Amino acid sequence: MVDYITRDGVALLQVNNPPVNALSHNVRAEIKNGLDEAGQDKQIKAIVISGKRSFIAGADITEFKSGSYSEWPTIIDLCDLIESSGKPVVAAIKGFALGGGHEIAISCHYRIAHEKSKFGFPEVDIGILPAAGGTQRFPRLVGLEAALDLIPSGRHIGAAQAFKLGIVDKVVRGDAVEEAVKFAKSIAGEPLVDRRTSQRPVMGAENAVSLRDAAVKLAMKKKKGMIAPIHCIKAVMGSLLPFEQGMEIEASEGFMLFTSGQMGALQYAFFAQRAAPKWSLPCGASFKTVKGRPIRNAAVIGAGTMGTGIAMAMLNAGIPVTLVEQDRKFLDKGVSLLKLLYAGSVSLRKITQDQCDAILSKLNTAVGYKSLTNVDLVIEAVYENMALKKQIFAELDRICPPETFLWTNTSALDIDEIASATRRPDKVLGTHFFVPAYHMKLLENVRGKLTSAETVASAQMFGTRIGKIPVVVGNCHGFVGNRMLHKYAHESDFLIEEGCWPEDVDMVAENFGLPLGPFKVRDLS
Ligand SMILES: CC(C)(COP(=O)(O)OP(=O)(O)OC[C@H]1O[C@@H](n2cnc3c(N)ncnc32)[C@H](O)[C@@H]1OP(=O)(O)O)[C@@H](O)C(=O)NCCC(=O)NCCSC(=O)CC(=O)CCCCCCCCCCCCC(=O)O
Ligand SMILES: NC(=O)C1=CN([C@@H]2O[C@H](COP(=O)(O)OP(=O)(O)OC[C@H]3O[C@@H](n4cnc5c(N)ncnc54)[C@H](O)[C@@H]3O)[C@@H](O)[C@H]2O)C=CC1
Repeated sequence: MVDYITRDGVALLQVNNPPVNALSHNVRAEIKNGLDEAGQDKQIKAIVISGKRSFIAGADITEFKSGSYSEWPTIIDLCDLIESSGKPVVAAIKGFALGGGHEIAISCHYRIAHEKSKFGFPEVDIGILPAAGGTQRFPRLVGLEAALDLIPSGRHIGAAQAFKLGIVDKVVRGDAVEEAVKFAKSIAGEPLVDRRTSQRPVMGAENAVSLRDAAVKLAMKKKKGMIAPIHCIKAVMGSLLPFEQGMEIEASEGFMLFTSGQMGALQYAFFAQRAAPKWSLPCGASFKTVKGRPIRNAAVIGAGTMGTGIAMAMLNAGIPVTLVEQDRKFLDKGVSLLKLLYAGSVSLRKITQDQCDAILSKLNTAVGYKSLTNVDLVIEAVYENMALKKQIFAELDRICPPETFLWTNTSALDIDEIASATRRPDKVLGTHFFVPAYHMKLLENVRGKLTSAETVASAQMFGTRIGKIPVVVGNCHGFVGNRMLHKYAHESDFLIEEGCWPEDVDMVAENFGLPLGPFKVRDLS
């Protein structure tokens, strides 16, 4: 799990624990053994820690449930051992340095990073804090302001920004490991005192109160209902005390999170989100055995609320889209809405005007279906009316090439009945997006009786490509999402009947952490 390689006086400890080099117990034990061996070997003058393929994505999240995260050596022990090593330790970072991986990196005396590497403390999003000294060393490395930005937000940053903040000492284009080995040889024997992060003062301490208040305000706005950001902030503020006292604060703030229900729920969600896109069919086909067909271009029928949102989701992923309407007036309305949404993204600086122009250059429009003779995929998003949908599917079946997928965004109608209007029921499937379709992550891929495994695989691959979490569901009234939403909507309605105002119900749901309350969602739909 950790390869020990010697190179001309340098010991290279290379973590090899696929898929993401998580710091499972065995990995921690082997890193410790490697550090001991390198420390005792007189021929070794410096140590490099790296990861095969990528650096280290943090603690092994499964161990928070099993409890082995706290078995010796913990990540805290490793960080202390690395920092106190008498021989210089250099982190060679490519790919991700996240969470506990980032904590290991900032405990090293130097960091060499590939230009495409990423850094972050995503702990907050799984209900915990960087509990291996991250809340204490990081402010000492980058200052209080940057630490109060990056730890409670969990935001990832790239190598260039990491260099600007002082996280990394050198950014390289070539092989980070080779560069780090070369660098390690060049600094062997130099004093390490000022390279030990825990010994440094925290910059920005004079503005501590205003920085803390701003961080709390932002966390309450951006991470509503979550307790971890506030504990992260309290722990970071502990860095203003001597290191050992700060570590005690980190441990007590961490303890409250490690014993919270939110930690369990968020970590369940982490694994559930990754399990959801995996699928298998009763015939035995699964994501392991069937490859999907890539979508090179697509059409969307209906430029209303959902059609424009679906078109936008595809355009954002670089897929050329033809937006089709029944008449010019509705088409113009849909295209204006799309342009307005993109102009909003430009004014919010989410994209540049050039990017906006490039995206919109991939949008074509049409009235009627005659031009759809060369598309890989059509997604229908017209009114929720079975007769209309069947008529459109029959016509598309006549016009589109036989291999074109014909998918429908119906909220609740029977996929098999829609498919029966075509001669290709194997290529018909429900792609149920949620409003606003360009933003919401969930995509239900509804499998009909005759939908083929290739169609399911293609829809799942398509969902991932456009940035969704695609989930295969069965064909029944309302599928899964809407059956759940119906209960939620009923309870919200009962509250109105009992005398609440819609805005009160929305406020409670939003304070709980939902981005929009149930009545605001209905206004959007
Ligand atoms: C890394 C990623 C960005 C990669 O993304 P991508 O390529 O898209 O792959 P994914 O599909 O996301 O993942 C692939 C595969 O890997 C699995 N996986 C990913 N990350 C982890 C992980 N960290 N652990 C385990 N498994 C992981 C994922 O489930 C997939 O599996 P598959 O579905 O089976 O294929 C992306 O994966 C990502 O963002 N990962 C998460 C990164 C993260 O959150 N890192 C932080 C982890 S938490 C951490 O590091 C904690 C710490 O800093 C401190 C620990 C402190 C320990 C303290 C010692 C204890 C002392 C005692 C305290 C006493 C308290 C008490 O009383 O209890
Ligand atoms: N609005 C929502 O929140 C959600 C809606 N859906 C489903 O998505 C579908 C579309 O819903 P909305 O976008 O809300 O409807 P909408 O009323 O906003 O838009 C429908 C569009 O289809 C166009 N249209 C009608 N007949 C057409 C035809 N023959 N050819 C081309 N265009 C035609 C209309 O002119 C209109 O612009 C429905 O099946 C709905 O159930 C699914 C998820 C969420």
